[in-house]
Formats: sequence, structure tokens, C-alpha cells
Amino acid sequence: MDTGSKFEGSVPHIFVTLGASGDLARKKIYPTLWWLYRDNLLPNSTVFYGYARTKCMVADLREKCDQYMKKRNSSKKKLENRTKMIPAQVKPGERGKYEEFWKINHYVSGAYNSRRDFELLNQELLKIEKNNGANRLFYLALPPSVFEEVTVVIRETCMGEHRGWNRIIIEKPFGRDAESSARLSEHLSRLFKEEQIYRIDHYLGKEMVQNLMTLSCDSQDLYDKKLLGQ
Ligand SMILES: NC(=O)C1=CN([C@@H]2O[C@H](COP(=O)(O)OP(=O)(O)OC[C@H]3O[C@@H](n4cnc5c(N)ncnc54)[C@H](OP(=O)(O)O)[C@@H]3O)[C@@H](O)[C@H]2O)C=CC1
Ligand SMILES: O=C1O[C@H](COP(=O)(O)O)[C@@H](O)[C@H](O)[C@H]1O
Repeated sequence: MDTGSKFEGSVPHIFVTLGASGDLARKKIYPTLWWLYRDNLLPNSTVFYGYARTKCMVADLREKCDQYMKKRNSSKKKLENRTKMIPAQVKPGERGKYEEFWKINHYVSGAYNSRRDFELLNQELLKIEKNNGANRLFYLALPPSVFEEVTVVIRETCMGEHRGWNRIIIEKPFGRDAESSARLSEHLSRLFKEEQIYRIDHYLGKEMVQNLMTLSCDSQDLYDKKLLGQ
């Protein structure tokens, strides 16, 4: 299996959001995918798949996501908009592209522990790939209680015969404590190579967290008094 290290534009990319019906998907993942698509930051022939138990159509998913799709605001503007109750919307000039974005979205309904349902998902992906292979990313937008079973079926059903690399993305939390975190890592390492596993904590991109470096240089007292720990 090719784990892949290159961002190869000529090969199709398939981004599968597991738990597509949920809060993280609608508020963070789909808006981010839209911004990347809108700004031409994705490889050509990228396709998106949503997967969850909820039976729904792409149109239903779109309806849930619509209000979160506006370009990211600064925190100040976000606060102003919240206060004024202004609903977020895609800008008028971007609506054509927004329609294009939803046309390359698909949705498959199934359980997270069902081999059969994931085989069906795999069949869908293979149809898109038309025997040319593709690079596949599986984003676990799911409660941690589902991580173990879903990664087993992904490994068993969605990676075998197809050509291209496969990656798994997990949003924090990676366990509740050191022990459960190590258990999760151990489980994942039995299924995937480390370079296939991406662990994401979007809080590390937040301004305040980024500023910790500045704080650490400028405010030694803060550290000395262990205030950060508190
Ligand atoms: N929401 C956020 O902003 C953030 C979330 N996270 C993390 O991301 C992950 C997803 O979060 P979030 O989207 O808020 O979670 P949700 O509770 O919205 O769950 C996502 C989806 O998972 C399915 N699901 C929920 N509970 C179960 C269950 N007990 N068993 C099987 N499937 C279930 C549901 O889909 P269906 O029933 O259709 O299958 C649901 O739509 C979690 O690990 C969370 O800690 C991290 C950072 C931010
Ligand atoms: O990781 C988390 O993210 C959500 C969303 O936060 P946002 O500031 O990016 O909108 C937050 O509600 C949750 O507490 C946190 O654990």
C-alpha cells in the first residue's frame, strides 16, 4: 500500500467525512472544505463523501451547513454578527462556485461497525475512481467511542484493492488520559502506518494558543507562578 508523501494534483482525491451529520462536520469541516475549494487550494478532481447513520441527501447536509459557510470573520466581527444576529451566508459573487462545490459532494448512509456498509461505500468510491485509483482521506468526525470499530472496518474494506494512498484524520480528543491515549495509538498502529495517521487539534491554530510562545518569552513571571497551569 502506498502511504504517499506527495500532494499529487493529477490523481483524484476523495475526502470522506465520517459523522457527516454531526456538529463538527457542519460547523468546521464542511466550511473548511468549501473555503479551500473556493480559493482553489485543493487538487483538481477532488471529491467529497459524507458518511453517517442518519439517512439523508446531500441537500439536507447542505441545509445544515449553509449558515456556517461564510468566510471566516475576525473574532471581533464574529462577536458583532452574533450580537446583531446576522446569519452567515456565502457572498453573492461566490454563489456559482458554491453550487459547484455541492455538486462534487456525495453522501452514503451506514453504520460505523458494519463491514457490509463500508463495502458499499468502497464500491461508491471505486465507481468515482474508474479503475484509475485515487488518494483517500478518512476524517473521523465521530465520538471517540466509535474510533476503534470504525478504523477496523475502514482498514478491512476501504484500502485493499484500490490504488493510491490512504490516510486517517482524527480530531482530538485522543483518549481521556495517558493510558487511553496510548491504547488508541496502539490500536491505530496495528491498522495503519504512522505516516498515514493525522491527529488534529484545531485549537492549536487559535490566536491565543499561538500567542503562548510570545507569552513564554515576555512573561517569565507567568510561568514562574505556574499561572498557565491553573
Ligand atoms: N463539535 C466541535 O466543534 C468539535 C468536536 N470535536 C470532536 O470531534 C468529534 C465529533 O464531534 P461532534 O461532531 O461534535 O459530535 P456529534 O455528537 O455531533 O457526533 C457526530 C456524529 O456521530 C454520530 N454519533 C453520535 N453519537 C454516536 C454514538 N454514540 N455512536 C455512534 N455514532 C454516534 C452521529 O451521526 P449518525 O447518528 O448520523 O451516525 C453524529 O452526527 C468528537 O470526537 C469531538 O470530541 C473536537 C473539536 C471540536
Ligand atoms: O475543540 C473544541 O472546539 C469547539 C468549537 O470551538 P470554536 O472556538 O473553534 O468555535 C468548542 O466548542 C469546544 O469546547 C472545544 O473543545
